[in-house]
Amino acid sequence: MENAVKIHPAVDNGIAPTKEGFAGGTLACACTADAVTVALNGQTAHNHVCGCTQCWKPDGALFSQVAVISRENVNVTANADKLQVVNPNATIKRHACKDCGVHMYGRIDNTAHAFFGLDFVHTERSTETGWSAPTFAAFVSSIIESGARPENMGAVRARLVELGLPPYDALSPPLMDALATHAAKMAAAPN
Ligand SMILES: N[C@@H](CCC(=O)N[C@@H](CSCO)C(=O)NCC(=O)O)C(=O)O
Ligand SMILES: [Zn+2]
Ligand SMILES: [Zn+2]
Repeated sequence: MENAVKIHPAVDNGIAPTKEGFAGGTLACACTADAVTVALNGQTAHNHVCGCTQCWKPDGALFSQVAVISRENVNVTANADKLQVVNPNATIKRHACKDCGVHMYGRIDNTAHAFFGLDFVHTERSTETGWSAPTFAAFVSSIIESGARPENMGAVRARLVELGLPPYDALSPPLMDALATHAAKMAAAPN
């Protein structure tokens, strides 16, 4: 029987594998005319599904799928005038197409942030295959903030485990360790 819990279209029917030596590709928004396009010059990293309220989710998806790439490797190649920042108060400034709503890249302006230099991107907006595959689920409990039923969380977490995406209620342990290591360094030498 088909599994009733839908996580995200990029994982629900099997996860496309990472391609060795993958060189990148182009993201496009959902507009049928004058689409915003963003060239990613290289492979992404730390791909994951994210349940937070800020990341862009395709219609009907419980989670977003989001990866990072060095900001130097992100270039808007068409219709940049359609981009606007969704929430200027967020740490990650998500630049979305104002017509279709798709987030094209999220950028951290705070140079003191552990992840400064990395942009957040949704590689499902590209037709190329070979992007880094998602390996975990972040901010799983946060889907409740967007209306998911708390009594379904057991089924959601079980499905994530089945898909090989271990569920966490923050980022994965290695990324949380990286954040904490950075915080410890900043506390020891704030300047
Ligand atoms: N419960 C909150 C959590 C939001 C949150 O902290 N999201 C993370 C992960 S986004 C990609 O993995 C984060 O770093 N947010 C910073 C930002 O969004 O600018 C909620 O669901 O909103
Ligand atoms: Zn658009
Ligand atoms: Zn998120």
